[in-house]
Amino acid sequence: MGMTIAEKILAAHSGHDTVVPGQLIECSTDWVLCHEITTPAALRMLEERGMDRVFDPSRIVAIPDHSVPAMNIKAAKMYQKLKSWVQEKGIQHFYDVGRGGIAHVVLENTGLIKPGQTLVSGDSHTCNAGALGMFATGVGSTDLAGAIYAGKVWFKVPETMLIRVRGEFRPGVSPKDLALEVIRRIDADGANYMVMEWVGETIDRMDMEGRFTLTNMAIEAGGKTGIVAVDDTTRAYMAARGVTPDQYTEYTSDADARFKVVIDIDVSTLEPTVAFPHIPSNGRVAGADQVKISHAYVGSCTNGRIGDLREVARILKGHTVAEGVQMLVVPATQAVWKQAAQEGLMEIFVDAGATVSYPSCGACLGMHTGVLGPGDVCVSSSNRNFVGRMGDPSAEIYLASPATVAASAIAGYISDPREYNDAPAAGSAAD
Ligand SMILES: CC(C)[C@H](C(=O)O)[C@@H](O)C(=O)O
Ligand code: SF4
Repeated sequence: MGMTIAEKILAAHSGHDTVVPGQLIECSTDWVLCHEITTPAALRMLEERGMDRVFDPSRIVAIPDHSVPAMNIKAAKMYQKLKSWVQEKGIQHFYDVGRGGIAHVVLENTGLIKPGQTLVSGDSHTCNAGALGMFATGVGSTDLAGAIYAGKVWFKVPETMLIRVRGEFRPGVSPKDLALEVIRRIDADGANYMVMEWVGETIDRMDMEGRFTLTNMAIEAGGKTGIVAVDDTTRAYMAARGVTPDQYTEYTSDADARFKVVIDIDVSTLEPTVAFPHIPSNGRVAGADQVKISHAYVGSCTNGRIGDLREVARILKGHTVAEGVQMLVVPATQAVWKQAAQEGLMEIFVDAGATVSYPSCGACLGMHTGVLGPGDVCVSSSNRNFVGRMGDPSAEIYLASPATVAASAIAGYISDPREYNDAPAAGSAAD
């Protein structure tokens, strides 16, 4: 019996020639990502047991992102805890506030994490990095503590779900719509503890940003992680970050690998999709129902990248955000912020009446920046629309692509972005 990409990576990291789903393994972690929300608890656990050490300071990446810049004293203390640990242990890769942004998006761009490697973090969207052909997953605080201490984690080898994607996206339809459609089809627990491996001609043609959006949302279907095999697009992406193929291992799933579930999807008939409250699997066609909004949010580790901001600017240019709607644009990282500024996108957002904020998770999980009040209705490019996610429990969140968020902000209600299909690229991309 052949193996899947994930099984091959896990075998290579646990000293086995082969592994099978269900097998318990002790897996070595190439990388541990630490942010200021879950790391302090793991560190306390280690300190209380006299196990206060790190397995390898060059293999830990620390990026504060959720409650930064701190909005209250508690947040300031969590940041301080992460930072003092970084200094004390000599953690080599620290992307401090002002030098980083949303951890998953910062990390994917560093050239540190590579195909064939393993990554864990105390954050559920760690699956994001699977687009690089690596095994990346979120773990709880105890496992995080173990990973920091020993560079090892216990896993039950997951089953793999194969998602075969064919067809060409129609203009105005994007990988986010595909992610929402697949989650709608299989349900919010449809990929429970499975690896979601994305293959097919559509994925082959997709850029890295689109692939990150897909793997990022694996957890919203209950997946252990998402993964995409390495191809020329991945190699070019790594090369642009100074990483050559001799520095990483490429794995592909064998022809006779065992997939627990196989899904086929043709995106050529896919429509802009919106996940209605309060679960990401509640997808419907954008604009089919009249939903008046009070807020529009573009950002997060799912859709706060430069390509997302370009798409939003393309639609917003020459328009204004509807009266009564607050639009918030949060570039995922400092680098995205700078790029957007250089391309003239910031001016387009401001002219349209949108607020642009510093890179952070704040708005995505209702911690700070644009917290929703009672009865507010937000269309969001993020990944979760649970009750109370962005603020008051009575607020509603509709998940959509950046294009749908932009079109909706202009209209004041959830709209189909395809009415802007003729709008040309904006900013310097238009030159
Ligand atoms: C705060 C953090 C632990 C959490 C996660 O694990 O996903 C957050 O990033 C989220 O998206 O809800
Ligand atoms: S951007 Fe949102 S989903 Fe992503 S890590 Fe931050 S809080 Fe979690």
